[in-house]
Amino acid sequence: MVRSNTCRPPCCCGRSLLFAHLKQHLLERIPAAVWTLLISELHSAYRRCFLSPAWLDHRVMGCGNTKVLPEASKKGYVSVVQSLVAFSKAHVMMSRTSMQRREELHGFPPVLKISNLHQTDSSRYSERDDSRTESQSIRTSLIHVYDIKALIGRGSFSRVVRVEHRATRQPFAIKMMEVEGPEGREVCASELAVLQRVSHSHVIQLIEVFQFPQRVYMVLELATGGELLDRVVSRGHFTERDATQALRMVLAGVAYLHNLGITHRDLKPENLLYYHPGADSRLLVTDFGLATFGGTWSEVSSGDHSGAETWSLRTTCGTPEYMAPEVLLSRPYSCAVDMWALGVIAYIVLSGSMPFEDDSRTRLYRSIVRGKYSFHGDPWPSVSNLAKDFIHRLLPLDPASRLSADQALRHPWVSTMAASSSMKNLHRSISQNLRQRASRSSSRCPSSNESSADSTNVGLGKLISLEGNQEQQQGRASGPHPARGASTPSN
Ligand SMILES: Nc1ncnc2c1ncn2[C@@H]1O[C@H](COP(=O)(O)OP(=O)(O)OP(=O)(O)O)[C@@H](O)[C@H]1O
Repeated sequence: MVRSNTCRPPCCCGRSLLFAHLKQHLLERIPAAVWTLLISELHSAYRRCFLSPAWLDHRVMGCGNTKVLPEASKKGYVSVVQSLVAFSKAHVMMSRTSMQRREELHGFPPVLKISNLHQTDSSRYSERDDSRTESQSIRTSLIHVYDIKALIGRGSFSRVVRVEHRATRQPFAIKMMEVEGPEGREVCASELAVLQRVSHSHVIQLIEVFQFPQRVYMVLELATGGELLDRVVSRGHFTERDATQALRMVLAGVAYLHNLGITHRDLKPENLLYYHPGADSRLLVTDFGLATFGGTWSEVSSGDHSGAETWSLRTTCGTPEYMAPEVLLSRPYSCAVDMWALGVIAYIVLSGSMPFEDDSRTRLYRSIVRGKYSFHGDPWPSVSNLAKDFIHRLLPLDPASRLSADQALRHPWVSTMAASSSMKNLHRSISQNLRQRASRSSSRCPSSNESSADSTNVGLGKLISLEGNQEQQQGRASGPHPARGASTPSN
């Protein structure tokens, strides 16, 4: 039987039969308007990806990061790509209506687009000209859609800019992340893996993603209300009731994350942003660069501490002052580490001072693993016992004894919004303590070795050997102390 390339259906040619089938059953059923829409989308996607001159060619990165990062894996670029591929699948699976329904449910501001992925194939770049070509693609794809207004912040691997959507004039934030190095890549992959799955009124919302071989651009809802502690200071009046209002919002966001099996691992006041400057603003949990899946609360409360399956997280990471003792001791840990950090945050919000603080990292870690903190000094004599009880229940050394986020929301101090506490204005002492602390830390050199992640590791090494000796001496069963470095599983 001879197969002709020019034959018309119906005929013997399989390809023609397929076309005939498509035409009859698919093409003719799709209205012309949908085709027009599809073609215009394809056209604008093409323009976004392939036309361009240069934009935002900054080599990013701030200095003086005090965060302890997980060991970067050797997986390389693929980890980001995998996240993004998963992300695009999630996008395809999420219909506009279901997204809108979720927005209504959680009171999100209307967003222009459903979460979206714009991916540029790295194979299109040669090693020599990749940087220039990339910045050209960036200009086309991003600048075409968003008008860049101002730089609003810097992270260790990122810059955050305020942008305006050209068509709708809606403001957004774009977090630009360098993904060339393994650490930036890991942080970006973690952040995307989590952000693509979350949708809650107290968690920052991802809108869309632009991906290039060297940089990833996350379009996020814009939080313009400032950080938690800045607002405490700027209010001029702050009571326990105000503290419970803020903590309730954070707890709601954290309970949502924990119920999804997500552990944030870097909760601190700087990562809690108000959505707008008004008094009724939502407070948002942001910065998911260290977030991970695993260590859910049901696993914690089962009391089975026997193995890595229940206490599945082991990577030592976080911001030193907020790190839970089990993290510092390199023991398997769970989402209870976030509850410890919330205890530290509650302490700071009520007093402007830190429960654990020391210029020496080793001494700081030692006081954390001993759970040594006090309610001495102003304004603690004016703070209710119920508020102190709330903090005590978030800062026990034993993670299984800590309140879960859901339990914390039901603690009488929080659930009654400090109704039985005095309504004393704590503002003066809080801002005084915060000011003192700020001047102390500015007098220290931010790029000193003491504040670097490396020195943190040295401090941890000393601490771990110290605790190991103590445990041996006391004859206690010691938890696993995996060596830091390549052998530490990275979750
Ligand atoms: N969606 C947003 N809206 C407004 N500001 C934001 C938003 N996301 C981040 N920022 C601000 O941008 C700055 C950098 O944020 P980013 O999350 O990149 O850094 P970071 O992770 O806090 O820094 P590091 O990596 O050192 O921990 C912060 O000051 C933060 O307040």
